[in-house]
This record gives sequence, C-alpha cells and structure tokens, in this order.
Amino acid sequence: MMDLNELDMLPLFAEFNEDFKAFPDFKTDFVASSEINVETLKNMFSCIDLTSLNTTDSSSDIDEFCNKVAQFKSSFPDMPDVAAVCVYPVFASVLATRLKNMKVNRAVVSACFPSSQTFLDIKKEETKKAIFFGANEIDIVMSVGEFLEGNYEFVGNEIFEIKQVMGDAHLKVILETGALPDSESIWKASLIAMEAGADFIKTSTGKMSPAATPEAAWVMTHAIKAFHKKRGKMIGFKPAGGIATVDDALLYHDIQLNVLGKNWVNNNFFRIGASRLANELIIAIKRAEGLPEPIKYF
Ligand SMILES: O=C[C@H](O)COP(=O)(O)O
Repeated sequence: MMDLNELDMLPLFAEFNEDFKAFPDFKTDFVASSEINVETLKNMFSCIDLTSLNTTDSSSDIDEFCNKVAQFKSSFPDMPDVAAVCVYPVFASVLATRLKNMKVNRAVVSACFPSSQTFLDIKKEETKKAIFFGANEIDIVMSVGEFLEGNYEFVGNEIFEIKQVMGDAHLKVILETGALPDSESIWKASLIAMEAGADFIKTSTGKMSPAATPEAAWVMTHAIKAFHKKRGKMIGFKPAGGIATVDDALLYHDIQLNVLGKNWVNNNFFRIGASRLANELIIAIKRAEGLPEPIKYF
C-alpha cells in the first residue's frame, strides 16, 4: 500500500520519461485491424457503460432505464448484457434494486462530477454514500484546474484518498482530456491517476467538447502499457463522451487491441462510456446476422 508521502510525482514522471519519448505516432503508426463482424460487435456491446447523466433524470426515469437493462435478455436472448449502467449517485439504490443478481455493474459518477470542484471530505463522503447505497464502480474527475497549475501531488493525493474509502469498488478516473493541452499532459495525468490507485482511466465526462478523441486514447493506452510493464498491474481504459456510432466505437476498440492486445479487449479492462451507442450496435448486429432491424430498445 502506498504511503501518502510517497506520492511524489516528479520521480514518477522521470521513471516513465523514456517510455513517453519512445511511443509511436498515432497518425503514422496506428492501423485499424478489426472487421465489423458479429463477434466484434457483440464484444463492444458487452463493454458499454450505458450512461444516463442528465439534469432532468428522475428516479422513475432511471428505474425504467434499469428495467430495460434487466429485461434485455428476454427481447435479445443471444446478446450479451452491457458491462454497467452509469448514473448520478443519488440513483445508486435504484441500480441496486433493479440490477440485483445481475452481472451488470452499478456505476455512479461521484466526487462532484463533472467539475470536481468541491472539498475532499465531501468527495469522499459522496463516494462512501454511493457505495453504501449499492454502487460497485465509481467514476470521478481528477482536479483538472490543479493539474493544469502543476499541483500534481494534490491531484494524486485526492484520488488516493478517495480510493481508500471505496473498499472493493472499482475506481475510474476521468482526465477530461479535452481540457489538457498536449500529449505530455495526458501522459502525466494518466500516470498520476494509475499511481494513485485508479482501476480504469477514462478520457472524458461527456460534458465538455472535445470529449474522447483517438489521439488521447492513443496516449492513454500507451501509458497503461508502460505502467503495466513497470508495475505489473493491468489498468483498464474507458473512452467516453461523443461515442455514438459503430465506427466511433470500433476505432477505440482497435486502438485498445493494437496498443494493449487481446487480453485487454474485454469488459474487465475496456469500457465504452456512451448514452447513444447501444441501439446502434443492436441494429448493426441484427443487420450482420441477416435479421430484421429491431425498433429502438434503449
Ligand atoms: O461517461 C459517459 C458520457 O457521459 C457519455 O457521453 P455521451 O452522452 O456523449 O455518450
């Protein structure tokens, strides 16, 4: 277990500097490799964090949303379930009730999502409460403003402290890459989050533009690869925000496969955070199977 005093980020950056300098260029070195076939489409479906993060969401909306997830197999028996449902923390108990006895994970955004601009004790309390009410996955945003000021230890310590109150629940740390100026800052933010205890690193909240980009995904997956090489720990990757079509999803799937390999392309290590993608994948799967396209399910 890491001690808070050991969270000194400059040696961490130095340790991984050669890896940063060595990783290849996205534009020249990335080659899309997957064909659109039923197996790949179903695998991507099984990696979706099906998201509803609207100001207008009510408990009855989320209840209905979860009910559709719970009933999904009765309409589509040959399809996998999504990986998780992701909602605001106040709905954690709805997830717990509706998704009971299902393998679908119960994800909530926490720690003053999406701005992350509140007190650390409030962030911890919100996270503890979400877990108490049934969440088993927590998505938080790193303190982006402090990161941009170079207050790296502050950012890392916050993540570390939140992770300490989470028990066995999984932590996804959002870097909000659209607010980060260059590849080096995305690399550093990835390292901080992983060193501080993230189980997943995630591109974006979906609340600012640009959201996920393939270039950011390229840097983050290379950081995950370098971290695994030095620490021996597999960290997951979650692109999120603006991923709405089959082609969008396939691009991130292929980056994951290309950089990290087959062992990382399953929902233990790959998630796609999306509110609109699931229907598109269902239609594409039915089309690839030569079956009639169903009406919009989610
Ligand atoms: O974490 C997931 C994102 O908030 C979803 O963004 P989206 O609505 O653009 O799919």
